[in-house]
Amino acid sequence: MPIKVPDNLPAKEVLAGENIFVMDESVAYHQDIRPLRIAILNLMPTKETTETQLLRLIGNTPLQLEAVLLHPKTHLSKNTSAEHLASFYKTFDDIKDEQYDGMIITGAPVEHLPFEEVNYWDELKEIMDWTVNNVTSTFHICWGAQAGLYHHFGVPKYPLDDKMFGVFSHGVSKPNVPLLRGFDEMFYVPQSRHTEVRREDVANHPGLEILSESEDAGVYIAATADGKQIFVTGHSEYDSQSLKWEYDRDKAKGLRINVPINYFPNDDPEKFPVSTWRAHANLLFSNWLNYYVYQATPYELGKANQNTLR
Ligand SMILES: CC(=O)SCCNC(=O)CCNC(=O)[C@H](O)C(C)(C)COP(=O)(O)OP(=O)(O)OC[C@H]1O[C@@H](n2cnc3c(N)ncnc32)[C@H](O)[C@@H]1OP(=O)(O)O
Ligand SMILES: N[C@@H](CCO)C(=O)O
Repeated sequence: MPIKVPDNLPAKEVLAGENIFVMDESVAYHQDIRPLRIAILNLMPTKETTETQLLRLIGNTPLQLEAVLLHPKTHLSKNTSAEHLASFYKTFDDIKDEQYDGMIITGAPVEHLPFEEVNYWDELKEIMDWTVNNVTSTFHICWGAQAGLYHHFGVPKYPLDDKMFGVFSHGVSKPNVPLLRGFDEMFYVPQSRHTEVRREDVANHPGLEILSESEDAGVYIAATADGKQIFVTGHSEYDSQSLKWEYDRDKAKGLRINVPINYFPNDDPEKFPVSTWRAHANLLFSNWLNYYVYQATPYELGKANQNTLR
C-alpha cells in the first residue's frame, strides 16, 4: 500500500527517489475503491493446480478481487474434467463485452509446436487483441509470455539444446520500476522450458523494455513502457514440489532430462526440495496488482484514469 503524506513533506522526494510509493494527500483524497476484476486465462493442462497457485498469490494483498477463470473454447481439454470446466470456468464469448482491470495468461506445454499449430491459436490471438483495449494490464507467464511477445511484437521463440530447468538467480535490469519495488538485487525463480526468447530480439524492439534477467536463464521480465503488457518467462507461481513432479514425470517416461539445477539439496533428487522463490513471487504479483492494476485502472472501467501515479 502507498504511504500517504502531506503534499510538501521533504521525505516524499527522498522516498520517491528510492522507488518507494508515496501518494499525495490530494491524490489519496480522490481515490475511489471497488473490487478489482481479474480474468485468468488458464491454458495449463493441470488447471486445478494452477488455479490454486495463482489465486494464492493474487490473494495476498489488501485489495478485494473478483477472479474469473477462462479456458479456450476451441480446445478440448484432455487433463481437466468437463465437469470442472462447466462448474468453474467461462469462455471468452461470455466475457468479451466486459472490461477487466487485470488479466493473467498462463503457460502451456505446447512450446515444441509452432504457435500456428496450437489448436486454440486463433482464439488466443483474438483474446490477446481484445486485452489491448479491454484490460488495464495483462500478465503473461512462460509460454503465454512467448505467445504474447510473438503476437504483439513479432519476437520469435527458439528451441534450447537442453531444457532450462531449475531454480536460477535473477537480477534487476532496470532500477526504479514499480514492478520491481522492494526486490532484492538477486533473487531466485524456477525456470522450466525447452524454448527461449532471445535477449537481442527483446532489447532491440522499441516497444519493449527488459526489466529483469538472469545470466544463466536469460530474459525473465519484459514489459511495455506503460505497463499494460508484462511478459514473465519463469514460473514464480510454482509450488516447492512442481519441478520435482515434472522431473519424475519425464524420467518415468524415459525422456532425456537433467536434474533441475540448484533445486534439490546438494542437487540430490532423493532429497526433499525447498522453495527459495516464494517471497519473490508474492512481491511480483502484489506489485503488479497494486501499481499496474489498482493504481492504473479507472474507477469506471472504459473511462480514462484521472490518476497517473506510476
Ligand atoms: C513452457 C511453459 O509454459 S511451462 C507450462 C506448462 N507446464 C505444465 O503444464 C506442467 C504440468 N503439465 C504436465 O505435467 C503435463 O502436461 C501432463 C502430465 C498434464 C500431460 O502430459 P502429456 O501426457 O505428456 O501431454 P498431453 O498429451 O496430455 O498434452 C499436454 C497438453 O498439451 C495439449 N496439446 C497437445 N497438442 C496440442 C495442440 N496442437 N494444440 C493445443 N494443445 C495441445 C494437450 O491437449 C494437453 O493439454 P490439455 O490437458 O489442456 O488438453
Ligand atoms: N514446464 C513444462 C515445460 C514444457 O512446456 C513442463 O515440464 O511440463
